[in-house]
Amino acid sequence: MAAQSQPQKSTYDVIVIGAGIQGSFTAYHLAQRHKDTLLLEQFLLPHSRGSSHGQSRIIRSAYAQEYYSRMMPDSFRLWQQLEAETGTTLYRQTGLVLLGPPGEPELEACRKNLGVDEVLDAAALAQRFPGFRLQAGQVAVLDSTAGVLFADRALRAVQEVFRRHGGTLRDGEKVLRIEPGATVTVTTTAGVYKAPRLIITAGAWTGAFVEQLGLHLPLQPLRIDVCYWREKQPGSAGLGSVSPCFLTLGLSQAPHGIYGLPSIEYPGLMKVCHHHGSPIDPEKRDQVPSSAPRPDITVLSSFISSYLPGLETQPAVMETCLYTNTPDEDFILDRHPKFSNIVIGAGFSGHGFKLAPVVGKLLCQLSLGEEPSYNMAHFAITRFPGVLGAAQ
Ligand SMILES: Cc1cc2nc3c(=O)[nH]c(=O)nc-3n(C[C@H](O)[C@H](O)[C@H](O)COP(=O)(O)OP(=O)(O)OC[C@H]3O[C@@H](n4cnc5c(N)ncnc54)[C@H](O)[C@@H]3O)c2cc1C
Ligand SMILES: O=C(O)[C@@H]1CCCCN1
Repeated sequence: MAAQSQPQKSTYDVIVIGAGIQGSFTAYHLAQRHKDTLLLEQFLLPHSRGSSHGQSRIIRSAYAQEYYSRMMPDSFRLWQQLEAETGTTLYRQTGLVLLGPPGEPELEACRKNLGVDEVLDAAALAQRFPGFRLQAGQVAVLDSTAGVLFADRALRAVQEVFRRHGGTLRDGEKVLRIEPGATVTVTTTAGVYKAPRLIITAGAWTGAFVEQLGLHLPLQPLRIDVCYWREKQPGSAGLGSVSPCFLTLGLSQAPHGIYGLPSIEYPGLMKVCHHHGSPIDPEKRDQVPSSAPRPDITVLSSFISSYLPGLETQPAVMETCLYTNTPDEDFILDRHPKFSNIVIGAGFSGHGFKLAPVVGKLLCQLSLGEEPSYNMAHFAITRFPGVLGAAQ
């Protein structure tokens, strides 16, 4: 007997656009608060076209800005809660060393916010973590809380709990149009939905997407080369799965920073990347010719030969990912200045994964009209002039 097709439900309490880690955690909090939530994703899940794919991300308490480091205990607690809810391991504590010149202001601010007194010199670092070679006079600060989040697994877990709490996730469905109003109408490639509240977490697509709402956000998508480097002698580089993550600050050869994670996902291969990339339109990212120059690889090769001599100096595996940067590299977490029932979460500037549980909570609070748990001044849309263009 042919199954009778159910008419598609079209009205929800809240609609969330974009099922990366930020939209998924936002939807998770809403569903846990018993809000009937629709989460829309343009691609079939899982996908590797945005910013949340791949196997690993750094989580650390070390932040120069106190307003991020203050959120980290909450974030660690919420990650643990997700682990318990799904019975999966999402985090491995490895520690992280911050490397840089002594007295470098960001390094000092991180050390202060961590409450750490100890600074390791080159000899002390090499003794503790034999794979690393600091240059003369440079120092390292250890964040022992830090580690690796298993990113793909985390995204799956948060979406699973969202669904378990009654949430609806529709993938392969791109949002084409938004009509603001007391009830917001959302038109996708497959249907029309309505809700009194909308949240936009569309990653690198956000800037172009919110233009239809008269909003000009200074968001710059960047294409990032994600590189893995092979140990010269398998197992001998001292950079295996028990070594720490690292992050450089204030190195003249890489002012944006270089970071690395131990060989966890691919045995014998360490992930070392430049915290920077080339401006890109997310719709055209695959049109970059493979012969295009790769300045980031040059920076990384030179760094590896000095600081990580146990690794080969050409990458063994290369993947790509997208950052969406704001001019100050702080997030945007705010209501639309004209349509207060539309909330935007964007501009995570290459450091948003670890904080996604807290970002999701804040976007949920903003959407429900509640007092956010943290001071939101650093994340306000109005810190940027001219966002409403001539209509302002
Ligand atoms: C190489 C790399 C390394 C990183 N390392 C770290 C790290 O170590 N630690 C850390 O904390 N953070 C890190 N980050 C940052 C972190 O991964 C991002 O901040 C985070 O993934 C951003 O998530 P998002 O949900 O905003 O974006 P996305 O994951 O891109 O999600 C947005 C989603 O919206 C969908 N979408 C867009 N438009 C539409 C539409 N019209 N209709 C429907 N769906 C739509 C997209 O398809 C996408 O799935 C890193 C990022 C990269 C790229
Ligand atoms: O958020 C982080 O911890 C890292 C720092 C280095 C760049 C990538 N993101």
